Amino acid sequence: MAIIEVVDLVKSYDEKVAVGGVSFTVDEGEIFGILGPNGAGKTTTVECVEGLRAADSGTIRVGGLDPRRDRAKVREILGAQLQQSELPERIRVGEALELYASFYREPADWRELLGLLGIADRVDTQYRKLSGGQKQRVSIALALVGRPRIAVLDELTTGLDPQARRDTWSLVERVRDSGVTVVLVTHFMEEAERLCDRLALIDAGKLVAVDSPAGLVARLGGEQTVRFRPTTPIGTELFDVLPEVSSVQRHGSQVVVTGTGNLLHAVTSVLARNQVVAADLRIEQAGLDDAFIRLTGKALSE
Ligand SMILES: Nc1ncnc2c1ncn2[C@@H]1O[C@H](COP(=O)(O)OP(=O)(O)OP(=O)(O)O)[C@@H](O)[C@H]1O
Repeated sequence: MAIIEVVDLVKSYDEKVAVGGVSFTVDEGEIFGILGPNGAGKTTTVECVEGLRAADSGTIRVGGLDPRRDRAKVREILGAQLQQSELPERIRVGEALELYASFYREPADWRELLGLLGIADRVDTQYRKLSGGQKQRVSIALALVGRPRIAVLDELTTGLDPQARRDTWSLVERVRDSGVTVVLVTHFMEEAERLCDRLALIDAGKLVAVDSPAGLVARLGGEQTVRFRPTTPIGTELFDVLPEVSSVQRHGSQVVVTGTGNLLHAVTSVLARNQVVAADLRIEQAGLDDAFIRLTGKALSE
């Protein structure tokens, strides 16, 4: 069942169209990603959903409520992650949680929340003394302290090192597993692919596609690449004639064969027939980044 509905959302800043008619729904209990390059309109979209910005036109419903007209009620069910700069440097973690908990009638037990997030020992630490990963955990705790049905997390892992990023992903999965719907704004492909049940791809204020990561990749028709280094010379024309193969290239000593179907079997059969041993043989499936390029005509630079 849809917990968020966005229909034909349009939002401009002066002359600049930030969001040019975007529609999607978010189902209860899923991690829904909004993925796109910088300036695509992701933050503007979620700020309209949160009721922080008024749309120029279109309809938004959050748990059946209008986020502008029913702002107080929407705040009860939707927890938004704070931007890092929005907390005073010297506030202690426990004080910040206590303050935010006081905004709600039935807040979560914030000590338990800190425990779940693995920062229970930081209660008395000043915000400015936390590491990047710990600050992110605090911002997640603040988003969850009102026991929201929906948590909106915007650029959650930007600036984190790879380990802290992976830890944060596990946390987000735990939040979802506890029954909270998660809307995740990101420009990291890997994050979107790993975490999201479904994704909205947004580019230049327009919705390009909404699908599961696997569904987006499947639109490429199961394209794969086989790479190897032949230990004795072999002509690329032997692969070119195979029905599974769409292209063959040499990159130095490496041969790169792209195609569909049972590509690996087709390639290794040719190698065996010609008694050529292949070193460093690898197969790669197309990923979300390939799908993004196919759908938008450009790469999502990270
Ligand atoms: N307050 C504002 N005033 C004027 N223009 C704005 C404002 N906020 C955003 N924009 C512009 O609107 C467009 C969409 O911005 P938005 O922040 O929604 O994109 P985004 O996809 O979230 O990008 P990023 O990942 O960089 O935050 C951009 O061209 C941006 O420059």
